[in-house]
Parts: sequence; C-alpha cells; structure tokens
Amino acid sequence: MSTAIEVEHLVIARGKRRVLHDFTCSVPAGSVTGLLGPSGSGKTTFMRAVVGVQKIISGTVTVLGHPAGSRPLRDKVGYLTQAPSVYADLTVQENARYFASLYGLGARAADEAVSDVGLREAKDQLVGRLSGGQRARASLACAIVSKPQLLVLDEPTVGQDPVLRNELWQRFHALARAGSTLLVSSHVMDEAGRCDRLLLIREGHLIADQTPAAVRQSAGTDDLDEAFLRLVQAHDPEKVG
Ligand SMILES: Nc1ncnc2c1ncn2[C@@H]1O[C@H](COP(=O)(O)OP(=O)(O)OP(=O)(O)O)[C@@H](O)[C@H]1O
Repeated sequence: MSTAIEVEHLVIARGKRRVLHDFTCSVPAGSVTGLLGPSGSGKTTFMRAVVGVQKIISGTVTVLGHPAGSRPLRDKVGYLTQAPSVYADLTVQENARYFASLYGLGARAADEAVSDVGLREAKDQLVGRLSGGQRARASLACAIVSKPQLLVLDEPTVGQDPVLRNELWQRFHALARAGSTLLVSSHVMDEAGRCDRLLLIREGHLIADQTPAAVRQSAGTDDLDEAFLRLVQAHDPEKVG
C-alpha cells in the first residue's frame, strides 16, 4: 500500500511552548487512520501541519507526494475543522451545493453528501437554526462533497448520538474503499477500534503508530482504553500509576 502522509521529525511550537516533539509517522493510502489522544495532546496542531496551515520549527510533512500545503494539493485535500465552517444564513442544501460548485460539481453530488451525513430530512433548514451536532454534520457534508483524495477530519463525531456515530464511521470506511485516505481525530478511545490504523498521541509525543490489533497485542489487553494507559506508562513511567 502506498503512503498518503509521510511525516519526519516534525517539531512544532505554539506560542513559546513546544506542542509536538519529533513526530515521525506515516499514513497508508486508502486507510482510515485515527489520531487519538486526550484533549490538548496536539491532534489539531498535527492536522494543521498536514493541511499546511501550521508553522513548523523543523521536520517535513509530505502529503500525496508533495510538501504539505503546496499548490498541487489544493483540490486533493479536504479539511473539517472543529469549528463548523458553513454559512449560517444558508440552508444545509444550499451550503452543500455552494461547496460542490466550487469543485465544479452539481446538485447531485451535494445532495448525496447531505444524505451521507444523515441530514436529508433537515436539508431545507437554515444552518443557523440547527443543533450543534447537526451543524457539525452540515460542515462535514461540505468537506466530503468533492470526495478528496485525503480527508482530514478533526473530531467529526463529537456531539453525535451513537447511531449517527456508527453511520458516520461506516461512511468514512466507504469513502476509503472508494479511494480516499482519511485521517480522523478523536479523544474517545472507543472510536479507536473503528480505525484501520492508529496514531496515539499524548502530550505532543507519538506513543503508537500501529493497527488497533497491534496496539492491543503490544499492550497485552483487548481494552483500547487500558492499552492507551499502558502505552503511556511504558513511554513515561512517571505519568501513570
Ligand atoms: N493558538 C495557540 N496558541 C498557543 N498555544 C496553543 C494554540 N492552540 C493550541 N495551543 C496549545 O497547543 C497544545 C495542543 O493543542 P491542540 O489543539 O493541538 O490539541 P488537541 O489534541 O487537538 O486538543 P482538543 O482535543 O481539545 O482539540 C495545547 O497545549 C494547546 O493549549
């Protein structure tokens, strides 16, 4: 399998503080790779580096064979930020159709994306009147509408009910099967088992770059929450217990 994202010795500071320490990892093309770690561990910072909007101190980030953020990647990378980036005074459908038009796509692609995120019933509602979880899904519809080669999704399932979360994860795998690579962050370890690969991050350190099965095996437990704690402890014995 080829590599969609290749990161070597990435170091990033925000303000005066180093928040990513010597990150080296890779994301296989066509995978759903989870970026899992507690709040504040550096997930958003890492994603910002992948999409090329984060100043870095040293290291390299190569995306689909090009430097992160470079021109050839412009229409190949989709990014869902934590703050919904949709227009409050347009309906769900109008937002999706607008974003589709930016990629030269028509109403059909837009309507499909709206259905994919479970918003078909709410398609005629103004985004400004939706619940937080619905608004996040409207934003997700706009991020996936062009089916980019790489989708970087920052906590896309936060605030969603279990049924919808399940549907969204199925949708992510369907997108991967259709050829996209997905990098998906979450601070909820029970989502880790849904990924093909995991990047586990703690306080800016990468503590695992493995499949969920390999994480379970190397930590000696089937419970991924417990596995994360054991890996933290192995990485830095003073941090846990
Ligand atoms: N604009 C900023 N200026 C200074 N420090 C920042 C800034 N943004 C984030 N940080 C710090 O960088 C560290 C990593 O933050 P980041 O947002 O990448 O974490 P995260 O894992 O995505 O957290 P969350 O799950 O809460 O979104 C945190 O300590 C945070 O306080």
